[in-house]
Amino acid sequence: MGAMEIAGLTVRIGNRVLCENLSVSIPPGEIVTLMGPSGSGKSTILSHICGTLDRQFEVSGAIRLAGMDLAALRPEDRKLGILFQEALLFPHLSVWENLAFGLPSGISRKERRHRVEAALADAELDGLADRDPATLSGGQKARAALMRTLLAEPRALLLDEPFSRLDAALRDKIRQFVFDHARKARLPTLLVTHDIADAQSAGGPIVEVEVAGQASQQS
Ligand SMILES: Nc1ncnc2c1ncn2[C@@H]1O[C@H](COP(=O)(O)OP(=O)(O)OP(=O)(O)O)[C@@H](O)[C@H]1O
Repeated sequence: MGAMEIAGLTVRIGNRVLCENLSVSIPPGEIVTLMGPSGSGKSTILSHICGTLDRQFEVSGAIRLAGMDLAALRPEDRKLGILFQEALLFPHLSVWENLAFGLPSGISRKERRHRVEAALADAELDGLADRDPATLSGGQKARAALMRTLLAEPRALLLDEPFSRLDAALRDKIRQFVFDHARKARLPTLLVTHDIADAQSAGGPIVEVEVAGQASQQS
């Protein structure tokens, strides 16, 4: 797995600067946290990395993954894993089918079954394979969403406040689970959060993004 680099990223909308000259390097297996108040542009930065940012934003600078400029790849070819506040599981598919959905095409049925079953066991979801995702608890949904994302073999992981809807008791457990898997898979990981406890628990550098502008790598 290669590093993700954000190099001199500036994002503007109209006459507002959302992010100015942001440079961050995320080695494989490291979690960098982007922190900042609401409206400072954190989700906008993630959208730009994914290639889903509206064209009315003006962007300069580069995002590289394993040395390759992501701008050269169509959004659907970037192979990025993303987790949102809501665990976005397909409601019409079972838990098993949700996980299998992430798998790369071209693998045998036997291998599919093996990978999904191993992921279900890893996330302590075995026994829930046939369930409708709506019947899962918040923690089970979060673990299922992570497993589906990892089964797709992403080259980097983007986390957009994925713990903010979880209650305090569950939150610490789930974030350790997500961070441990990100490190184990050697994924460069970018976490967006308001919560200093999330950032501290990620254990990597914290980048502060301020409203209307400046960003700097702190540690
Ligand atoms: N289409 C748009 N036109 C104009 N301004 C926009 C547009 N989309 C977003 N913005 C502005 O860009 C700013 C950054 O939004 P963004 O959602 O990236 O912030 P954020 O730091 O992720 O906030 P939050 O923590 O609340 O999710 C906001 O002030 C928002 O109002």
